[in-house]
Amino acid sequence: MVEAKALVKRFGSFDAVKGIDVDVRRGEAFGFLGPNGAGKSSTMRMVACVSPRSEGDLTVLGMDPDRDGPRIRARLGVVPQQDNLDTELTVRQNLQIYGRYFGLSRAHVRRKADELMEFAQLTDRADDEVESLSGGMKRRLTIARSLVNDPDLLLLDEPTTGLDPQARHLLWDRLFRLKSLGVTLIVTTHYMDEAEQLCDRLVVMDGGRIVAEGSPSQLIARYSTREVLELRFPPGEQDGVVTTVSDLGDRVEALPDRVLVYTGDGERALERVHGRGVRPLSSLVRRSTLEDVFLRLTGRTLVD
Ligand SMILES: Nc1ncnc2c1ncn2[C@@H]1O[C@H](COP(=O)(O)OP(=O)(O)OP(=O)(O)O)[C@@H](O)[C@H]1O
Repeated sequence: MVEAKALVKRFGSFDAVKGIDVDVRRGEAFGFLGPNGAGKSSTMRMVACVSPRSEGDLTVLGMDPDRDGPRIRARLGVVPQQDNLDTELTVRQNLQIYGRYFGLSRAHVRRKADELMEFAQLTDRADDEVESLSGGMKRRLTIARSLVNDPDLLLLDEPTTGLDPQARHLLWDRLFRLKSLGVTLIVTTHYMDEAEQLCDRLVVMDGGRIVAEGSPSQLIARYSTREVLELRFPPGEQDGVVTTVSDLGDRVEALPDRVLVYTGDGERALERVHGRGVRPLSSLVRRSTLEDVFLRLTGRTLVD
């Protein structure tokens, strides 16, 4: 669906995307995971045919964005980072007007709007102005709107940024549904849980480069351990114990507010810590996540 080779996006003398290779297959949910400024949006905008590439090869739906931009865009759905709905119009009007942009007939657009409101669970808000919707509802409407032309490929730039957990889960549920209907999804996110929930495969980006690629479970198996022991200490005491904890044989990362011990068995690691007379304020054993993968690869956390 999308193939990029040595793809570069340059702004003046700054390379925001520094030669990436990507291959997105039909029917999969593919993710770009990385912190702010990693180059995810710049990549998405090239795929969406709204920003020309600076160097490299790019094929979207088998076509060249430089030559076939309008034909590609007609088969894409795009959910931008910021909702750009018409807030003074109703939910239904937003869908119908957008449908008319694609040259769809009035009758078709009317039917489609009903179907999409059902999909986005907004039927009971059909005649309300967008202004009055919650953030999660607006996001669902933006997604519904992007589906008005029955796209083959849906591009979602940070789909759940700024939403509360319940709204995020409802949105993920809708995206799963789309995937099960065979729509190919490309998602950018800086939330590791979003990437883990949604993506069959993903690339981890940092500073305009791809630093790893695989399924969430492959990445975790390759770059992390089964479990992580998180230790928190009273203010000022952490530095004094890091060397002792590091001596116990597991890989240790000291973050400003906690110490992470990468291990196959968190409870046993905690016993070893206690055995050295180290008494943390609190301890937590959890499974590894993509956040741990990112930390391993870059030495930094995804979200500050
Ligand atoms: N139009 C532009 N002109 C100059 N620099 C830009 C432009 N757009 C993006 N950049 C820079 O390119 C880099 C990558 O930005 P990009 O928006 O692609 O990152 P991102 O991973 O999507 O992050 P975010 O989540 O903040 O959008 C950043 O350093 C950004 O400041």
